[in-house]
Amino acid sequence: MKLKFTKMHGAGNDFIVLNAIDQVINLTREQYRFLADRRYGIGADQILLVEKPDNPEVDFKYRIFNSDGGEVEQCGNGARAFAKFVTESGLSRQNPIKVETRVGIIELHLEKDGSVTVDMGNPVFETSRIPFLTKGLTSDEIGSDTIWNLILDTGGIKKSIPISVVSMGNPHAVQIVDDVNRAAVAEEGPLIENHERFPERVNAGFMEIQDRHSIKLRVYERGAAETLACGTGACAAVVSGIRRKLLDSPVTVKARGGELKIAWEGEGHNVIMSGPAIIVFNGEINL
Ligand SMILES: N[C@@H](CCC[C@H](N)C(=O)O)C(=O)O
Repeated sequence: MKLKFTKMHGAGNDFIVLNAIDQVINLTREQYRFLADRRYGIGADQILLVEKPDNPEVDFKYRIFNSDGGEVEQCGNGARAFAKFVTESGLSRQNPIKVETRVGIIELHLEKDGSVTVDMGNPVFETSRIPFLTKGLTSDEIGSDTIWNLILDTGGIKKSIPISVVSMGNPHAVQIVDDVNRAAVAEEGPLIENHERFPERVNAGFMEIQDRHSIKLRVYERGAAETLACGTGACAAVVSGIRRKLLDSPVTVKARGGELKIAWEGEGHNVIMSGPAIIVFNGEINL
């Protein structure tokens, strides 16, 4: 079976985009893993599937698979890539574009400078909706945020990590570090991702605050390990920084692969994300 694909990235977070409107796509978890494999396949952090919508009020449906083959709810950089893909491939002439995801409808605006702005919806803080199990865990209130003392077992040594938890449709645990380049992302990332208190696993963010309008961020992603940028991770980090009264909207998020702009006016408001979406090449692969 031959599959047409487009390779894209958003601030270095890379994607394989599959048009499931003009070709029949019904892949197994192993096939998604194969496509994402950087040695034996094409290579990507996530695979995005563009489909016809179930809901007649929107233009498309898009689905997201991590490089481990698991389907997930939301992807911020992927949403921008999706908007660029449907426009450049001639599937859409709309602007804004409304798209159905597993966690609801999001709206995407193509900007004149080639960037894409996405209304990412309302952040969710209720721990049961992350989901995050808090029984017996201590916490502190800072501003309007709750900081949980998550206990990590680092090779027999117990370490308490202060984290905020936020859902942007997908789960995030955000911690503040002094120097993001020296943060223990590779060591702590997988321990946080697979911590028993996160029954659906979690994306682990490491944020260095530079000033009230700028942060540096690295994210160890659920199902994809550390990526060069994470859109929903950027939204979660900024929301947590604003709630802790350390940041003011808008905030420039400097990831290793590029910059994103995040705006959030506080509780009850939607998070607005802007950033790049780049087509790298088109191809065909034998499955
Ligand atoms: N890279 C993404 C997030 C992709 C999904 C995430 N790994 C998860 O499992 O929730 C982004 O840009 O938001």
